[in-house]
Amino acid sequence: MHTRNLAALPLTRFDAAIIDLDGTMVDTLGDFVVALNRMLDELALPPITAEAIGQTIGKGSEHLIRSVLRHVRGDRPADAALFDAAWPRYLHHYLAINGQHAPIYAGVVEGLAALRAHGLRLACLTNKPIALARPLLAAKGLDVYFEHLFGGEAFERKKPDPLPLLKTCEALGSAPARTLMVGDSSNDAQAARAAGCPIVLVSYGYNHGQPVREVDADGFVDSLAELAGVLGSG
Ligand SMILES: O=C(O)COP(=O)(O)O
Ligand SMILES: [Mg+2]
Repeated sequence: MHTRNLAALPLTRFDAAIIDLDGTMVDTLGDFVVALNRMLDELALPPITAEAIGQTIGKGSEHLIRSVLRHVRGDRPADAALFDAAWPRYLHHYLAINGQHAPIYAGVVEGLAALRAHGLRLACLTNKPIALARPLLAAKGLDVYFEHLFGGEAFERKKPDPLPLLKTCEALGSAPARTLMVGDSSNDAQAARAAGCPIVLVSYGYNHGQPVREVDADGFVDSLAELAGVLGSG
């Protein structure tokens, strides 16, 4: 466990936890690479690398598609017609392969089980569209841990806005200060700080191409299984 002040945050004071999906529980980069490149191929546009995609994941599919179209078109933003052509093709191709190139990170099942065993209520909050997030969680057998699952269009604004976290706390019946956010990026951390939720980041996800340890967070873990140690010590 690499912590800043996590010792001051024994999880026994938490009633609930909100867990991010992409880059935190499931390594979805492989799915994004296949779906986006099939979309680009259909639009007769050049392919994009995994590295470029990895820097763009986390702010929802609309942002992702716009960034990818701009990137492969030599920095020319997509007009409405191109975006409207891309969006349904992206969803179609993603749904066809959802989860096939996306392993669960080591320690996720242990970590979720430990949080549940300590009586925390869990919600999954992702910027991914619900149409993709729901079948992905189910395919990975992770849906059983969560009382709530909210996708990118569930609320008026997405993370890094605090609104989705505040609404998820409401759904969980848990005050923000007693609700731990676990994510992989500055997107999650900014939302958590603004909502008043303590925030722990995983060291292995997608942080927009920036070193995750430079993000303002309460602690960092290399595996969700490490959360169990903190729970036990509380
Ligand atoms: O941008 C996405 O589609 C996924 O984002 P997440 O990290 O909030 O799950
Ligand atoms: Mg994420």
